[in-house]
Amino acid sequence: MTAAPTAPAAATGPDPAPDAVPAIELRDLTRSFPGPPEVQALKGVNVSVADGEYVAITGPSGSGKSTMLNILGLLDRPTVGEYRLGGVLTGTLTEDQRAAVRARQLGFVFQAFHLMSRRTVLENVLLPMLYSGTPRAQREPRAREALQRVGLDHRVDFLPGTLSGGERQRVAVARAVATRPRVLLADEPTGNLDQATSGEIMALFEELHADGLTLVVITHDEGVARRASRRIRLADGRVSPAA
Ligand SMILES: Nc1ncnc2c1ncn2[C@@H]1O[C@H](COP(=O)(O)OP(=O)(O)OP(=O)(O)O)[C@@H](O)[C@H]1O
Repeated sequence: MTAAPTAPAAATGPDPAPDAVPAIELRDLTRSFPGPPEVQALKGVNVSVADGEYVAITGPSGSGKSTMLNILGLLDRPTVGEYRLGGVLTGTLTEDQRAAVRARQLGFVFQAFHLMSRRTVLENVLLPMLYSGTPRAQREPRAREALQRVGLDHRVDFLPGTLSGGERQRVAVARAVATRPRVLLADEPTGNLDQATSGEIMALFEELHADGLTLVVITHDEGVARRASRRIRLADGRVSPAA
């Protein structure tokens, strides 16, 4: 892993914060599943994540974490309320527009890696760039750069099945960042990893954060949550005040 943290961009005005557009903004967001019985998985949630923030979402089983991540990932829509991504209201976008925004602005890392087993490491990292609008000539250099970034440039021609769990997750991180997303969404990224390997993934997230990427990580793991710069606690579909 080659850490190349850069300082956040210097402020250009005396007080840029009030005008800064948040990376993510949820306003009075509710998600109900009709049932019966109807379940309100999220109940009037308000959340703002600044550009470049590293946020952990925690909460007990059933508190609404996956529901929130599905909405943040444009994989689901709220029943009521607004979700703005980079200031853009997502509720009015068509499905095609949402798919385009997802491919260009969001990167995903999952607990179970979700790599394509018959494709090489390099091919796995190349694939999302087909959909993200990355110019053809830039795809392979960017994929190789991302793999170098996660310390796997010596594994580009391997199949995922020949890699360790930690290496697979590093491929998944490379795949997620190769498209240069605005926000990285991770769902229990260390759930299938031992403690030492989890630490490697967390160190990688910290490097990406230092480079200015916005990260939102769902986790059950206290150790992982502590590494984020802010924690959002969900309880029964609501954001609970910080302890
Ligand atoms: N498609 C669905 N239909 C009906 N109810 C649902 C659906 N998806 C989620 N729920 C309900 O919404 C609530 C929140 O679920 P969610 O999966 O978001 O919780 P979670 O915090 O991610 O839980 P876990 O940590 O166990 O993954 C739960 O009561 C769940 O049963």
